[in-house]
Formats: sequence, C-alpha cells, structure tokens
Amino acid sequence: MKTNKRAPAIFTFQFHNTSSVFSKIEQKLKMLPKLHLSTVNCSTKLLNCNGVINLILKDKLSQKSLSRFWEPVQQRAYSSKAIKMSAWQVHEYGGLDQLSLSTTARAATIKHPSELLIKVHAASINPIDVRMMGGYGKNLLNVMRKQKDTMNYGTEFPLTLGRDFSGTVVEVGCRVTKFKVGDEVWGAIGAFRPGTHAEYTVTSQSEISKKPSNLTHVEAASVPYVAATTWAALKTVGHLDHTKASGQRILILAGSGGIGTFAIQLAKAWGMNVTTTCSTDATDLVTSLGADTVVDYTTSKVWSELQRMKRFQYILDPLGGDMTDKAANFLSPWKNSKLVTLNFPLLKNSDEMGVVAGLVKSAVTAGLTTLKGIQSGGSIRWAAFNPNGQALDVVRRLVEDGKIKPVVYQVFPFLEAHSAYQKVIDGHLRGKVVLDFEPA
Ligand SMILES: NC(=O)C1=CN([C@@H]2O[C@H](COP(=O)(O)OP(=O)(O)OC[C@H]3O[C@@H](n4cnc5c(N)ncnc54)[C@H](OP(=O)(O)O)[C@@H]3O)[C@@H](O)[C@H]2O)C=CC1
Repeated sequence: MKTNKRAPAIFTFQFHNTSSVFSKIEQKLKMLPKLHLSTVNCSTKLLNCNGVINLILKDKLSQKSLSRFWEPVQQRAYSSKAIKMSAWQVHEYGGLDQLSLSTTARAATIKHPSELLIKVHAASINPIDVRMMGGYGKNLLNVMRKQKDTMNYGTEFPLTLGRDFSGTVVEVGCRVTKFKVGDEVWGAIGAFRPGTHAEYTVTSQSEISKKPSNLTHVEAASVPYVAATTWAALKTVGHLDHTKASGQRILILAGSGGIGTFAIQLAKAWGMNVTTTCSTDATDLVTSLGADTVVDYTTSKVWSELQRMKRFQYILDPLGGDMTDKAANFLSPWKNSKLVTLNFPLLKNSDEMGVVAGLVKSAVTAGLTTLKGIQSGGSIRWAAFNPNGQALDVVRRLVEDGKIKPVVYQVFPFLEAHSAYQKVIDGHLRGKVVLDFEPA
C-alpha cells in the first residue's frame, strides 16, 4: 500500500487480478461508507498481472483502520483458498507445555504478489524454535511484525514455530516468476513470518529454491536453515571467496551439530582444509563428512591442541561465549583472517533492554568486538540467519553433485512434535531433527 501524504490522501492497492475477484472488490469498496471515499478508481490495465485501486479519501483515516478494512479484501484478492490448517503453536511464551496442536489454525494466505503458498511435507527443528517458544527475540520481532502490518504478516500469538521446510508450491502470487504450482521447493523463512511447523506456509520467492532432485522431503528439510545461516556467516559476513578458498584453513567449532555438519561439507566442497571440534562419539561422523583434523574437546585440552596447529584463515564459531575470545587467538595475523560468531546478541539485548537500548548496546559490543579482532590481527564479526534462495540454488547443485549430504539425526512424525522438540532441548545433536508431515 502506498500513501500520498498530501490531502486528500490517496491509497493505492495493488493485487493479483482475476477479473471476477476484481469486480467484487470494486463493488465492495464502493459500498463502504466508513472509508469516506470520494473516488474509487479501479483499473486492471496499468500492470500486466495486477489490478490497481486508487482510493481518494475525503478525510484523514488512520493507516491502521484502513489496514483492518484491507485485510479481508486483500485475502480475497491474492488467495482463493480459504483453508484451516493444522499447526503447532504457542499461545504464551514458556516451555514445551505451551506447545499445542491446533487443527483449526488460521490458514496461511498469500499477501503479496511475490509470495507463494507451500504445502509443507517436512520441516526441521532448530535451537531457535526452542528459544522463540520461550520468548526469544519477541521485542524486535514484534517491531518487525508491526512494520509489516499493512502486509498482515500475523500477530505475535498464536505463534507458529519452524523456520525451514521442504514442500510443494500450491499457489503463487502474480509476480512469482521462478516457480509454478506443483514445483517441489525447499527454503528457510524470515523470523517475523508465521512458521513452518504447520501444514501450509507462505514465503517469498527470494527465500526459496527448487528442492534437490536426489533428496526426499525429510532429507531436504534438514538443510535450508543451517545452509542459509552458514552462508550468511562465511559468504555474506566473512566475504569468503569460494573460488579462491582451495587450501585455505578453516576451524569449525562444534562440528557435530546442525550448523557444524553442514559447514564442514560446504568448506570441503570449496576445497578448504577443515579442522573441527566435537566430543568423542561424534569424531567418526565429522571425519566421514570430510574434516581433515578433529579435536575431541572432551578428552583433550582443546585450546592448547589448537595452539600447536598452523593458524586459520577462517574460524566459524556457532556457540559464542568465551569460546569466541579463545578462538580469536587462533586467527592468522598474516592472512587477513576472519572469525565469525553466530552468537548474535541483538535479539537477546532487545529482549532484556527494549529495542532501542538493545540496538545501542549491540552496536557498542560490535565496536568492542571489532577492536578485539583488530588486536588479534584479524577481524571478528557476528552473523545471523538470513533467508537466501540464491544460496540454496548453489547448495542444491552441490547436493545434486553429491558434495553435500543431509545429516538427519532423528525423524519424528508431525503429530509427535513434542518428542521432537524435546530431542532438540536435550542437546548433543548429531545433525538435524526433522518433522515428517506424511510418515508412512
Ligand atoms: N545467530 C543465528 O542466526 C544462528 C545461531 N545459531 C547458533 O549456533 C549454535 C549451533 O546451532 P546448531 O548447530 O543448529 O545446534 P545443535 O544443537 O544442532 O548443535 C550443537 C552441537 O554443539 C556440540 N557442542 C556443545 N558444546 C560444545 C563444545 N564446547 N565444543 C564443541 N562442540 C560442542 C553439541 O554436541 P555435544 O554437546 O555432545 O558436544 C552439538 O552437536 C546454536 O547455539 C545456535 O544458537 C544457529 C543458527 C542461527
């Protein structure tokens, strides 16, 4: 919705044009006295696939009340399928006892021309889902949800968790160019969106990619969130040029978890020399994924062992805390080395201090961390998950070439989400926990 602030206010709505829907909307708009419309101007000709309605309002109307009016209109315009769906949701923050299955959850519906409605066949569970269940990130995410209010991305509660999926496209917005109904896709979606632990999810075409043809949906669902996060760390923040990465040394801390098992394989696919840390029972796993050197952090003095090695050009630190400080000592001062930590403090700070103070504190900490990085002879940066369909395109090709394999630790039927979440809460994961929506 675009607004022209000069009076009279002009609100322009653009939507998917199916002519029958369009004429119904046009009639409904004309019948709505509350809007104080002086003019309703509808056109189907301005854009190829969109209808455009210009509303010229007689008096000032808050954007909020206009949005409330717009929601049902918009749903009809974009999405013809009014469906109830099953979804795992929380109605207030807390522990696992807050997670309940709703079989009449509000349907996921397309709200923007570049979005798609996807039937979810499988979705993974990530540590962030457990944290969000407890309220992690609520302050900042609520600001994001409000900013996107005109698009109706949903309210805080009921909160549907789940950030990635493998599924089938069942409906497309009119500006979707890369995908069509029936395509099998995988993706990881923004944290402000209603999640994927539901029968249907809506996402933008920029957040997804075609599913690798050689994977089942369960296998595919284990990859997108960790892949997008690792990409953000190594490529977006770490500026790793994979065409020149061959032979470079990378230290991947915590190689046995979701992030680690993916990151080891990505680094090996790019020809890097990988050192990783894990506990005893995971050494065979990380070796089988290609790790060149494995340090068992439960039996060795991990930091003194790393001290004896050649320094690293890249360090990926998923866990943070004092690990980041210790790892900084192993950067190579001669190689413009980079340490990227996933211990991103912004959401936590804004939960504890409010959004503005949290932003300020995070910026100050970022400055101090940068300084510490310079003192170490390299750089230290934070990275966070970011949906990225283009990265998934690259990863799909690596999967289809056999260079990356999904590491699925345990699969649970959709109806057993409680046990699946408990598995993630218990920790010591060796790859990913996946919910199968269509178990045999
Ligand atoms: N900022 C962001 O956007 C994101 C941040 N993350 C963060 O990355 C972290 C890892 O995520 P993910 O891999 O999915 O989590 P997982 O739970 O899948 O894996 C964590 C792994 O770390 C191992 N581990 C625990 N302690 C140590 C240690 N001291 N040294 C080496 N390994 C250890 C665990 O096994 P064991 O205990 O048996 O050794 C486990 O295998 C999470 O804390 C998460 O918050 C993840 C994604 C996005």
